[in-house]
Amino acid sequence: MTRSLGGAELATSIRNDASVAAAALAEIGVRPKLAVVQATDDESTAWYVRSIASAAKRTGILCDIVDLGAVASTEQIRSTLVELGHDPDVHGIILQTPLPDGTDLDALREAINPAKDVDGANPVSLGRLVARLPAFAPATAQAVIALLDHHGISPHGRTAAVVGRSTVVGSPVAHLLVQRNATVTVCHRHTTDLAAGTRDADILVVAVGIPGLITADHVADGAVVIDVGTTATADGQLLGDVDVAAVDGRAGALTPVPGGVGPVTTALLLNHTVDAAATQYAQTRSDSLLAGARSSA
Ligand SMILES: Nc1nc(=O)c2c([nH]1)NC[C@@H]1CN(c3ccc(C(=O)N[C@@H](CCC(=O)O)C(=O)O)cc3)C=[N+]21
Repeated sequence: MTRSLGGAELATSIRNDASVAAAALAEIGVRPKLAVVQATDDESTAWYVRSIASAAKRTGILCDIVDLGAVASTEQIRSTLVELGHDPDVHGIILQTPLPDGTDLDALREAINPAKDVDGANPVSLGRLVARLPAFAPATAQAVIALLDHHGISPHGRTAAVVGRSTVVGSPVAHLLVQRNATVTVCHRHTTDLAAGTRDADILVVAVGIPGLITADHVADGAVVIDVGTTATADGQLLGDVDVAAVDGRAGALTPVPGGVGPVTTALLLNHTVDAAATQYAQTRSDSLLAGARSSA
């Protein structure tokens, strides 16, 4: 029997915490606001953006969707990010990937104000994460760890395999698993024998975006499989990277798609936005108190 590791319950509890904190901020006149910048007509991104917007609304967080269109230039996106970084009413910024062909994603990541970098995309955030300093982790990577915790699965002393090495999921999740004392193998598009890298792992995390990539041959008997893939099909279905029928009965546990990592990701992003709003409010207050003290001295 393969146990289903659902994310709905955890997502609800994270959202409840965020909405209590958002209400407390509203009492002192702060309305947490998340800006979502997108420059794509990719359907799975549209799916994600819709779920962010509706979850934000339910949580008492404002959400501005800044859609620059699928032909936006690096410079257009960069100046939008810089502007949002300076806007005192915006507390969190997420830049959706993918971006138009030819845009310089690395340059754009650096244009996100680290204080507002609620999806941990800026190299400053990623560097702090690797250095084990406080930082916003990419919400999806953190959601993987939060789901394991929620279901009582400890990475400590286990072997883990991560398929995918993106800066938004694969790489940070591998680091977080090492920080939780797992022994981690990272596989990616240049791995010649994928199954050899994954089939002995106690915990298998897949974040690639190729539906059905992971079959029974890739999975150890009883392994915990976390499916991060979310590919939207033309007929409106959302597909993970795991061939569910093939691994059923072999995996010990598997996250469903939809209803697994996705809702937890969205909830954590909102949670980060509320945290960012509180931190920025405290910073503004202390700046103005200091300025007042100086001018009267
Ligand atoms: N910078 C960046 N960070 C991302 O994290 C990122 C991104 N770009 N680009 C697009 C992908 C896609 N993605 C999803 C997250 C949650 C759901 C999700 O919540 N799905 C629900 C279903 C949603 C619904 O039913 O409306 C579920 O799995 O149950 C889907 C997709 C994050 N991405």
